Amino acid sequence: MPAVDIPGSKSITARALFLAAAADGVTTLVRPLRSDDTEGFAEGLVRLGYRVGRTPDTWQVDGRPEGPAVPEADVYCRDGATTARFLPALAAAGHGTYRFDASPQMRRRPLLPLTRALRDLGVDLRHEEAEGHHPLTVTASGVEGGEVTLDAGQSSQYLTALLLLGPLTRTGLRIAVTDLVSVPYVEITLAMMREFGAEVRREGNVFVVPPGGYRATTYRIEPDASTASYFFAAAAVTPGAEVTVPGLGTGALQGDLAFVDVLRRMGAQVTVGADGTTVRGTGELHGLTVNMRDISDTMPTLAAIAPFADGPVRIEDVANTRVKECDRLEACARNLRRLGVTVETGPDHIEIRPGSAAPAGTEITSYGDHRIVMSFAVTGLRVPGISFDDPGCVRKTFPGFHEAFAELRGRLLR
Ligand SMILES: O=C(O)C1=C[C@@H](OP(=O)(O)O)[C@@H](O)[C@H](O)C1
Ligand SMILES: C=C(OP(=O)(O)O)C(=O)O
Repeated sequence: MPAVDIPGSKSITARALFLAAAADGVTTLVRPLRSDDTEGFAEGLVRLGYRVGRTPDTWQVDGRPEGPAVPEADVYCRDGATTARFLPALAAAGHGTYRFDASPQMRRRPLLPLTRALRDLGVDLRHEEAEGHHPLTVTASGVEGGEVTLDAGQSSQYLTALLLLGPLTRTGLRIAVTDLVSVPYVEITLAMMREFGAEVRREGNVFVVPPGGYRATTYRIEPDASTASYFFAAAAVTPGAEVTVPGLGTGALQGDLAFVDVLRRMGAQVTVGADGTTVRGTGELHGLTVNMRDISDTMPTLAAIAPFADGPVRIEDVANTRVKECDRLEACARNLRRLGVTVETGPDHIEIRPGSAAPAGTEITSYGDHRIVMSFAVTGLRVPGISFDDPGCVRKTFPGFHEAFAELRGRLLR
């Protein structure tokens, strides 16, 4: 039963860094994710004057409830949307002039609902080029608090940024949400805010966050459930193969672990225990229709194994995957067609119709998107001759992916 050691969760590491920076003491993060996104987040904190001590297995952050330690900073958020969306909210609670920029890929991604909400709360925030995109400058003088309306139909990260800011405001926040995707990510935010001593409650569509700041703690980061999806999928497409991911079990915070329920519906054998999750390939892989609004980071994983199903695989309600690292619906469709698979897409869905001919190996176009590469690496377990134009883009969340996947492949196909 191969156990796979999956690196820490990107989403939990990013939130833990924010919470640690805002807390009233020294926080230790145990097993944080070390990848381009999270190292970019930590470097952003350092730019803002926070002390972040890093050893391979633990990161220590000196919290500053009063906000950034420097009056001016230039922060480069790289490709990370958590960095690009959460750090301007942290900076807003301080006092100074903070400029944020990001990679060309991240500059293209939207954040207008968040920057509008911050402005509605009185934050002086200016976009340098396009409205609602990086680069932007926050001239911060603390946030009073109050009520704000937010459309989080394109990204839940807008809501997470405001929720994290809530306890740092003078009077607290009431956030009325008109639309919301990726709900389980908001649940991670709420759970972690409570772990760091904040109060927060939900009254229907309104999130209520009283003032009061955060308390430093020691926080252990669980393995990344979205990363685990490639390893679970590898087991599901390999008859008789079994993959166990320790540390991701019934108590896991991350909604993306529900990807194993999709694999179970398709015919894989799945056991979710207290200490970990095991997927076993049975040789069956049924077609299905599935709504992935809550777990859309795993849409490419499913799309990439869909050619091996015994019927059509239709993935619905994933419009916001078009504004991720790339337009993921189109990226999946184009690559699948190049493999010789019939695919249809609409504004918010993709349908993959496996044919009688086996998919043919090809070079996968990565579109600079780590998830496209990691997903089609799973296809490569069954289709010889798959390669990537930009294999290195996995550095965003899992720099060691290719080595780890090659090792698993060796064990599964032995
Ligand atoms: O809050 C987070 O950590 C994340 C939320 C999700 O984004 P959206 O809310 O934009 O779907 C997810 O896709 C992303 O990888 C991480
Ligand atoms: C969408 C993703 O990342 P980001 O945090 O940049 O939105 C992702 O990791 O799939």
